Amino acid sequence: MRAPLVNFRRFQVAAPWPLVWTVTALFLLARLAVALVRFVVVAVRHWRMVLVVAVVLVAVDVYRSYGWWPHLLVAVTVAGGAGVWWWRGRESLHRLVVLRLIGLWRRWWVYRRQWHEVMSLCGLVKKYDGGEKLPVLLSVRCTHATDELLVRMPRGQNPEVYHKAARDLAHSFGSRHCRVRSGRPIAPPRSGRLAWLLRLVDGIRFRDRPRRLRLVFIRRDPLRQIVKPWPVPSRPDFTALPVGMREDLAVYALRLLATHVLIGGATRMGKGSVIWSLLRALASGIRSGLVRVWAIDPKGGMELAIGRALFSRYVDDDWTRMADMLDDAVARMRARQQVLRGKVRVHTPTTDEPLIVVVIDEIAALLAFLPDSDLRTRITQALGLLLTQGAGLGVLVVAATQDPRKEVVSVRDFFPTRIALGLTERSHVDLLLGEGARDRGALADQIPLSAPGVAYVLLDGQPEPARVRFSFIPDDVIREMAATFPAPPETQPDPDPTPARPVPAARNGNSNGAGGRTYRPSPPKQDAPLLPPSLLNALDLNGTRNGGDPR
Ligand SMILES: Nc1ncnc2c1ncn2[C@@H]1O[C@H](COP(=O)(O)OP(=O)(O)OP(=O)(O)O)[C@@H](O)[C@H]1O
Repeated sequence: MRAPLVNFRRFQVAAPWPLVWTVTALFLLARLAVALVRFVVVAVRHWRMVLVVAVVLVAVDVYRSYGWWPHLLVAVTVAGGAGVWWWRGRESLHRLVVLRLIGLWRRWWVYRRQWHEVMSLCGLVKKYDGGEKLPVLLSVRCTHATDELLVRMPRGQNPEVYHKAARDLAHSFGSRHCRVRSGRPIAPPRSGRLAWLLRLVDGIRFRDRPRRLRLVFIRRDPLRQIVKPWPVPSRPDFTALPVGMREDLAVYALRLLATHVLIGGATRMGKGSVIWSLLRALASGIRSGLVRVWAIDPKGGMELAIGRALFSRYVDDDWTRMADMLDDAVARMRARQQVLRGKVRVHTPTTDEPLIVVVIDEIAALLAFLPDSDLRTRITQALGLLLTQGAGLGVLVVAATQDPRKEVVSVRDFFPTRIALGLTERSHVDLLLGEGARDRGALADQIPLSAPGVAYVLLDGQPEPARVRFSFIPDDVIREMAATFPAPPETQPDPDPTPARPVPAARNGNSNGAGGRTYRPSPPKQDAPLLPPSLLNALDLNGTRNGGDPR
């Protein structure tokens, strides 16, 4: 047979048969190898389906050989085993079997079946080269309350598109809420002998994949029910204080390490429950003296007086004493600054140098509505100093307000941690949680009056706000807490034991009109910390309200 002619550029070359066969064989081998790899990838990805198919084939074979009775035996054994498992460890049965089966079912019936249609109608499909590029549904994981969908975005999209479509997606898949989580997955902490190996695996499993995001559909809203108080931890972990519950039924743990907390919420929306939940989580530290709570209740003790024994210092009736307390906190902070300077950057609480938490129930009463302008200025300055320098020195401020506008809470921007309970105004959400927080799903203005204690918060590593509900601590539990975890008497001497001498306020910039000290930024004392310019603008040095930007 003549050798075949092969086109090479403009020439026709005669190719010998052995060469043609070799090239063809290599080509077929390469195709076979690719097909095999693809088969293995699909089998690994859908290993559950492979398992089901294998079981069905074996079952059919067994039926042909032995009839029904082996199946009956297996069914009775499985049912018995499941019964014993349910009896001994219901939680693990749910987690490992029931929720996985529900996940498989919902993936196929609810999500896969309608995926193309919903993605198209919600505007998440991209057109390219005459075809369509859909988001890819990679997995569905169910918890008792949520369905968590892992999705790979098509090229040309970012999570912002999904934030905008979140409500459409929720209603399309028959849910009320859809949360978009686009943060990097966080690997669990590992310990033990094999920790190094697990960390290596986690490094691959939890690597950053910016094209992936999670859509969390709330199937059953667990936050409609009141959250019971968590047990008091035997030693408070300041990085994770249990204070409430998240939508996915996980414990919501607040990080109170080197941060100040601002709680915003309309009246009767549960600001008190945030404060009491936090105090409950700190209670054992309060009893041991590791934590000192200094409380200010400008509402005449209506909120905090009931737990008086928990507080090392407490004022609810005298504005001047409130200002004095804040000045003392500043003095304590500056004393610490002298000791710690050049040694550590973050203070570690001990019983000798405890964590001081200044709790203020209604901060707007001190900053905006206090009639005495001198006292107001003095309080604003003390708070400004605490907020700008106290976090690393273990002097923290936890304050609640009904109105987060800057003209009311001039020091708002110095609170790194914010909590948005039910708010009256749409615009207040972004003021509290940061620009764009409402667009990313923090609908705090839509929290109904019937849901006090429900709030939006920012979790570590997640750009999208999460919805949580704080534990409700009834009055009798607060009384019991106060009786069981009373604060020991203060051992630290008063930082400024000199008796207060009244100095006329108008003529002396460093007095407050009531004998207390005022940290006036100008003229600066030697070593005195200066206020940042943004706070200087917010101060009401002339006794008139700051009429600047209300944001
Ligand atoms: N976490 C919660 N779970 C359920 N109900 C709560 C919760 N927190 C508060 N409540 C209910 O809401 C009512 C008002 O709560 P709370 O006094 O804490 O609100 P507030 O925002 O501090 O009000 P105010 O602005 O008057 O100080 C409480 O009496 C309680 O019945």
